[in-house]
Amino acid sequence: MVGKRRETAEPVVSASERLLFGGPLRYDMGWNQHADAFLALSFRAMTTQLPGMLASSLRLARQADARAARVLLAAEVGRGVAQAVSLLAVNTALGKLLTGPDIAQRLRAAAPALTALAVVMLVAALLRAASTYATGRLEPKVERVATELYLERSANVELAAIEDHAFHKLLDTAQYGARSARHMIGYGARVINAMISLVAAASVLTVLHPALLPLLVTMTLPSAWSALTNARRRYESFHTWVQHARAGQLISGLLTEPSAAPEIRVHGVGPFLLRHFRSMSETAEAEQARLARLAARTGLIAAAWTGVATLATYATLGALLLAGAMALSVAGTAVIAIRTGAANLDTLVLEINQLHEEALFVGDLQRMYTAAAERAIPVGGEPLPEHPKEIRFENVTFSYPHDEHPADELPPREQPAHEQPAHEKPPREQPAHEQPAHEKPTPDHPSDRPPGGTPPRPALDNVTLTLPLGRIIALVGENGSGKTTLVKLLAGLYTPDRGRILWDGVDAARADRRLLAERIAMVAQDFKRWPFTARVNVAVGRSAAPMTEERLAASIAEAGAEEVVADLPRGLDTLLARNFSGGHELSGGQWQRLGIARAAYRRGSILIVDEPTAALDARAELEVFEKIRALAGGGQTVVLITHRLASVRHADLVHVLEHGKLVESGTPDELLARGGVYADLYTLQAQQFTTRVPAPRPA
Ligand SMILES: Nc1ncnc2c1ncn2[C@@H]1O[C@H](COP(=O)(O)OP(=O)(O)OP(=O)(O)O)[C@@H](O)[C@H]1O
Repeated sequence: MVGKRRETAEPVVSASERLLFGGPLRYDMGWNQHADAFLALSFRAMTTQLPGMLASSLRLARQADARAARVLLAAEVGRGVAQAVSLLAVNTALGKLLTGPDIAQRLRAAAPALTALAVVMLVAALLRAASTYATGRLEPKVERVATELYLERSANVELAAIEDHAFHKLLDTAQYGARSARHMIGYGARVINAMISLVAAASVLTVLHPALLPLLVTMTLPSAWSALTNARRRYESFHTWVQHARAGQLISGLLTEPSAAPEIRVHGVGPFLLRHFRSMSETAEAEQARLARLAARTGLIAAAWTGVATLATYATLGALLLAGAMALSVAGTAVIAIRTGAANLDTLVLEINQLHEEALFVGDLQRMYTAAAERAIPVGGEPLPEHPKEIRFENVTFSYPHDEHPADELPPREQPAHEQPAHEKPPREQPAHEQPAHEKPTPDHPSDRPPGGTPPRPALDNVTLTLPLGRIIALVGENGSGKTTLVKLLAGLYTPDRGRILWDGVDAARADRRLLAERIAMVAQDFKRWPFTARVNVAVGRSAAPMTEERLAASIAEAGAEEVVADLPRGLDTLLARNFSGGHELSGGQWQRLGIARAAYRRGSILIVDEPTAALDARAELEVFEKIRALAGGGQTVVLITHRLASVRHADLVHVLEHGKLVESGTPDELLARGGVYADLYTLQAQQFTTRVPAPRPA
C-alpha cells in the first residue's frame, strides 16, 4: 500500500509554490478523468484504439499533403510486403541449401530464391528512401496545420474562456499536441510496416511449428508491459506538472523581462526569484528522478522476464530437434523467423506505445478544439439597428467566474498532499471546469460557492441605466465599483448573468457579435502595447481595413499624437519593442496617445475610453479631453471612465457606480447640486487643490 502510494504523482508542495502562487500548482486531472483519457492507458484499450489512431494519423497526413500521404502509405505497405517475401525466400533458400546431393547442385537450386531475395532487398531500400522523403515532407506540414487550427480556435473563444484557468490548462497541454501530431506520422508509418512484417513472420512460424508462435509472443510481452507502464507514468506526470512547468518558465521569464528589470535591480528581486526558481526546479527534478527510478525498476523486471522467455523458446526448439519433430533446415528458418518476429513485435509494441502516447497528446489537442468550438464567440445573430438612439442596461447582473480552489481548500502544511493517496482525497464538489462549458456558473449555483463561505459579490448588481448615443457619458466610481466591467459588457466581451443590454430594443445577447464589435472602439486601461512598429500599433485598430497614410495621419492628429510620432527616430516605422535591435521605448503618456490614435483609426461609432489620461501631464490631459469632446461633436458616442472628476464636467450624462450598483445618474451639475456620492468625490478632489499645504515645522 505504501509502495503504491509512493508511485502516484501526487505533488509535494514546495515552500516556493506556497509563497509565490498560494499553493500547489499541479492539477487534479479532473479534466482528463472526465474525458476518460486515463482509462485509455490500458493494454486492451491501446490495441482496440489502434485502428482509430492509425486512421487519425492518416487523416492528419491527408489534410496536410494528400500526395505525400499516399506515397508514405504505399511505401510502408510495400516495405512490409517486401519483408514477408524476403522471409519466404530465405526459407526456400535454406530448404534448398540444406537438402540435396552435392553442394553445387544445392547452390544452383537455391539461386532463384537468393536472386529474388536480392531484388526484394533492393526494392525495400528504394521504398525506404521514398518513405523517408514523404515523412520529411509531411511532418512539418502536419505540425503547421495542427498549430494553425490551435491558434485560430484559441483566438476565437470568448474572453471568459481565456480567463478560465481550466480552459487555460487545456490550452497549456494542447500546445504539445501539434508536435505529437507530427510525430504520429512517423510512428503510424512504422506501425503499419511492423504489423505487415510481423504477420509474415508469424505465418511462417505457425507453418513451421504451432508451438513457436505463443513462445514468440511470451518473449515480447515484457517489453510491451514495461513500455506501456512507463508511458502511462510519463503522461500522468506531464498532466500533473504542466502548470508547475509553466510557473518555472514564468519565473525565469521575469528575470530577463525588460518590464521587470528596473524593480529587479532597485528592489534586489533577482536573488529572491532565483532562489525560488531553483527551489521549483528542484521539485520538478525530484519528479524526474522518481520517474527515472521507476523506469529503471520496470526495465529490470521486464529484462528478467524476457530472458526466461527466450531461454524457454530456444529450449523448446532444441527439444523439438532432439525428438526428431523438426528438420534442421526448418529449425534454421525458425531461428531467423523468431529473431525477425521478435524484433518486429518489439518494434511494433514500442511504436504502438509511442503512437499511443502521442495520440494522447493529440487527444488533448482535439479536446481543446472541441472545447474552443463550444466556447467560441457565436457566429451570426440579429442585426443591430443602423442608427440606434440609446443602449439600455436593464437589471444587469454579472459575476466573474471565480476559482474553485479557494486558499482554505489547500492541503495544510502539516499534512503534505503527497502523503494522501489519490483515492483518499477528500471528496470535492464538482469543479466549475468539469461542467459543460456553456453552463456558466452563477453565484446561485452550489458549485460556485466556496465551501462554508459566501458567494463573491457580483461585479455588477442589478444595474439599470441608459447610454444615449452621440453623447459623452461618463462612468464614475471608486476602485472596483464595476465601471470597467460595465464597458466590457457593453463591448460584448461578457454576457450578463441576468438582465439585458438593449440596443433600441434589440437584445445584445441575440445580436451578431461581430457586427456589435464593429461598432466599438476601445482604449482599455491596460491596452495592448504591441511589440511592432508605431504604424502597426495605430493601424491594428482596424487591421482588416487597407492601411492608408491618410487614415493614419488623421487618427494620429485626432489623438494629438503627432509630436509623439515626430519624435520617433524612424517615425511611424520605428519598432516599439526595446528588446529588439533598433527598438524604441515610449513613455506611459506617449503610449496612451498612440492608444487613442488606435481607437480613432478604428472609427467605431462608440468610443470607450477607460482612464485615458492616467499617464498624462496636466496640459496633455486637457488636450486629450478636448480631442475626445471633438469626437463626440462629430456624432461619435464616447463612454468615458475617469477618476478625474474635473474632466467629467463636459459629459452630457454621468452614471455613478458603487459596489457594482448604480447609485446616481444625471448631468454633472445636477449631481453636484444633489450632494450625493459624486458631489462628495468632487469636493474631495477640489479640496486637494484649494487646501493650503501647511509649512513643515522646524524639528
Ligand atoms: N477578470 C476579472 N476576473 C475576476 N474578477 C474581476 C475581473 N475584473 C474585475 N474583477 C472584479 O470585479 C470587480 C469590479 O472591477 P472593475 O474592474 O469593473 O472595477 P472598476 O470600477 O473599473 O475599478 P478601477 O477604478 O479600479 O478600474 C472588482 O471587485 C474586481 O476585483
